[in-house]
This record gives sequence, C-alpha cells and structure tokens, in this order.
Amino acid sequence: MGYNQGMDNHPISAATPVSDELRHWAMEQRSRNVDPEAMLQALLAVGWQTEQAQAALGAVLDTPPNSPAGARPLPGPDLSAARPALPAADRQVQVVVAMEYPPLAVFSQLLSADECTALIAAARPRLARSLTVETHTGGEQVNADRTSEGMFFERGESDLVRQIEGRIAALLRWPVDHGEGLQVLRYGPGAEYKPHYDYFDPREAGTAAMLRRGGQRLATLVMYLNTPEAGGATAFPALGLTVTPQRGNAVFFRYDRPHPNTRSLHGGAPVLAGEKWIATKWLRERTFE
Ligand SMILES: O=C(O)CCC(=O)C(=O)O
Ligand SMILES: [Fe+2]
Repeated sequence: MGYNQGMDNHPISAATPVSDELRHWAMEQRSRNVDPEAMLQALLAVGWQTEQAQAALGAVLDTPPNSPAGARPLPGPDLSAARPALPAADRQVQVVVAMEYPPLAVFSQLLSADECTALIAAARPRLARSLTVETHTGGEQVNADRTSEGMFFERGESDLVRQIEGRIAALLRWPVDHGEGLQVLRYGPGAEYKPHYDYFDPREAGTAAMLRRGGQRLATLVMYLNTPEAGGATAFPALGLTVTPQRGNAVFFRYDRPHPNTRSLHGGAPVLAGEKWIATKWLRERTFE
C-alpha cells in the first residue's frame, strides 16, 4: 500500500483525524490531477462541513487549504485508465510501470534507436564537464557529486529536437514552452550523479534568481539514449526503486512541491561497465523563455 507508506512523511495533526478511506481517496484524486477545490466540492456534496473538509484535505495533501500551491492542478501523463500505451503526437508510447504517489511512470520506446544515435552524435562534440546550480548565488559550479559530462540543446534548435519535444509535450500534457532545453549527459565508467532533488531549494539564496525564469521545476523526464553494460540505474532511495537504463526508455516523476516529502530524491548510480547517455527534460511551472 504505497500511499500509506508515503503518508509516514506527512504528519497528520491530531486535531484533524483523517480516515484511511478519505486519505486514499484524496491521494488518488491528486494522482489524477483533480484540483483540490473540486475535491472540496465533492466532500461538501456528500455532507461534509466546509471547515472539516478543508482541514482534512489540507492534512492529507499537506498543503494549507486555499494556498496557491494547493489550488494548482498539475499536468502529467494520463495514467488514470491504466492504458498500456499513451498517444504522444507522432507515436504511441508504452507504459511499463506507473506509481501513484509520487506520480512516476516508466515508458518504453519513447525514442527510436535512430533518434538516440542522432542525439548522441549531435551532443558529443558539445560536451563539457557537468555543472550544478550554485545554490548560494544562482550561478553554476563543477560539483564532485556529478561526474558526468553534459550539454544543453536550445529548445527547438533542430528538427530532431523539435520533434522529440513535441512528443514529450503531448505525452506529459505539458506545454513545450514550459520545458527547459534538453540536457544530454554522458557518464563514463565510474561516473555517477549522487542522490539529489531537481527542484530549487527555497531555503537557498540563489533560488529567487532561478525562479524568475520559468518558476519552479515540477517534474523530470530522464530518457535513456543507450543501454549501459552494467550499472548506471536511476535510483530513488526514498521509494526503494531503481530504473534500469534501456535505450529509448524513460522515467518521468513529478514533485508537487519543493520538499523532501515528495520522495523525489533520485540519482544516477555509478556506471560499472560501458558508458551511459541520457537526455533530461525538466518541466517548469511557467513559460521558460
Ligand atoms: O543519471 C540519471 O539516471 C539521473 C539524472 C538526473 O538525475 C538528472 O538529470 O537530473
Ligand atoms: Fe536529477
């Protein structure tokens, strides 16, 4: 029962008793992107008092009632009907596994072998040692936790990039202009990306500068451009989940708030043999210019 485990990190106030039934219902609604306001109306319709309903939903969703964050329905792939494949502009993408909370899905055949090869070829001459955001200033720095090499494509910079971005936008129901440019990373033998969160930490001074361009990061899509011989899985320590890199596959996960309670901690485990190539698309709250 994933949602029960997940709730371990969401202390429910003693003043707001919440039944397992309500908790399950609200988490399921949230995983379907149902707006909290619509959840509130549904509870009122079956006889709840406004104050109790707001408090119970606030406790379960762990956002204060009526807060802007709690009121914002988030986009994401439509996993509600347990379909084996989802339409994604120019192709169907297979859903291999889906998780309710955090919203997470593994897709197969998102990219063709030719597209993976072409992305690697276009990225290779532009690789540089990966930087991470310098959280104190909003600048960038070389980081020992991230021993990959990487580059960013401009959004829409080539036919290939534009086609892939259109496919991702349709699959994830996330506007193209809310996405950062694709980032390609290459990990050689031994290289890794230690567990981290992709959102900008609100406690860090540099975050305000990052948020001015496109708002928060709300979700990540990691696409595998090759199949490493050994190692290199994407690991989610808080979920006990590892996703094995397979060429053309991808893992999507969403974090509704910039908070560890989203259990979106993840990292790229060390490559043990061969190399690992990925393309990452980060999805923003607003238009990313
Ligand atoms: O290498 C991986 O599997 C994870 C990459 C990652 O965390 C990122 O690009 O933000
Ligand atoms: Fe990441």
